[in-house]
Amino acid sequence: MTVKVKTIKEMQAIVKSLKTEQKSIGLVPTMGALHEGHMTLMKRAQSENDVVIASVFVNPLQFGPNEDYDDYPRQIDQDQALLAENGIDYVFAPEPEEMYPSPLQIQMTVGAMAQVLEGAKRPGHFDGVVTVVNKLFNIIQPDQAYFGKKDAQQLAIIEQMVTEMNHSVEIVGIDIVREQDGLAKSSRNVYLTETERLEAVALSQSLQIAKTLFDNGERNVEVIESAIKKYLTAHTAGKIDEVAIYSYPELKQVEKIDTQVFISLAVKYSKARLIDNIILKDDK
Ligand SMILES: Nc1ncnc2c1ncn2[C@@H]1O[C@H](COP(=O)(O)OP(=O)(O)OP(=O)(O)O)[C@@H](O)[C@H]1O
Ligand SMILES: CC(C)(CO)[C@@H](O)C(=O)[O-]
Ligand code: BAL
Repeated sequence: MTVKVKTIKEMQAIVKSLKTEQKSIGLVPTMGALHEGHMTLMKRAQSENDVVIASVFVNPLQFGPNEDYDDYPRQIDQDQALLAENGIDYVFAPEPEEMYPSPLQIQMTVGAMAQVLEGAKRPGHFDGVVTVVNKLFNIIQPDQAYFGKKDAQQLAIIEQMVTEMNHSVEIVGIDIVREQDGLAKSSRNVYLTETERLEAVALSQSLQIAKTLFDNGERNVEVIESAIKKYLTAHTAGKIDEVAIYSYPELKQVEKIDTQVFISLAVKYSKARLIDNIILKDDK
């Protein structure tokens, strides 16, 4: 059984008794509409902690005014059933009024790391993410918290927040979980039409082309970016919103690949904006 917890007070009381029993706590923050990607994070959390708490909260602070906050898939009963099937102990699922009873007087802001890539495309997004994750860490006080590399910029920013704000949690990054054809699993994939779903495989395929170029010695950013754009243009009608190569986890622009980097993609379909990425490291 997965116990659903709706209030902060109740969650804090549970955490207090778990701490008294010296149980280690793994936290998996999500926005719900759970899929196998999320469940991979949950399983890893189970293998490393006595108790796992999943949070399901569609955080209004991280959505821009023209984004899909209202439409974002919400299916808490289905999510709770899936969590129960997988033996997850608790789901913390507060309403927005519980997390934000009145407009916040105090909010966190992210510096240069949020001025690029997803942060540049979605102004204020990462301020909203770190604010809610900070609240979740304070409420749940996890020993370990699990985040997917699908949101690689988010993972880097949260690691930085933990360092700068002196949280004692250990952040664990989990590799991207993909559909059989390579499409990164995402709650937003439900927005794709049938044709778009077939074409969306082009994102991961274009990253594989980039990886092959890199493995064959190519280090020029422009050459790799333009190979990706060419592939995407030829294989999907989705509109390219971002193809960029940045150092990872520093998130600085590079001209030549001589450090660990990640290639970040965003492609817009009629209703879905899909992201994907690959981390490339020179082992030589
Ligand atoms: N395919 C995946 N592989 C690995 N981690 C994932 C995957 N999909 C989501 N996650 C991780 O799960 C956590 C919760 O993500 P979230 O609830 O936003 O799901 P999502 O599928 O990424 O949704 P969306 O596509 O709407 O952003 C995040 O840390 C995210 O990186
Ligand atoms: C980390 C998170 C749950 C914060 O709302 C969200 O950004 C997400 O699902 O990746
Ligand atoms: N997984 C990232 C959350 C968002 O797109 O708002």
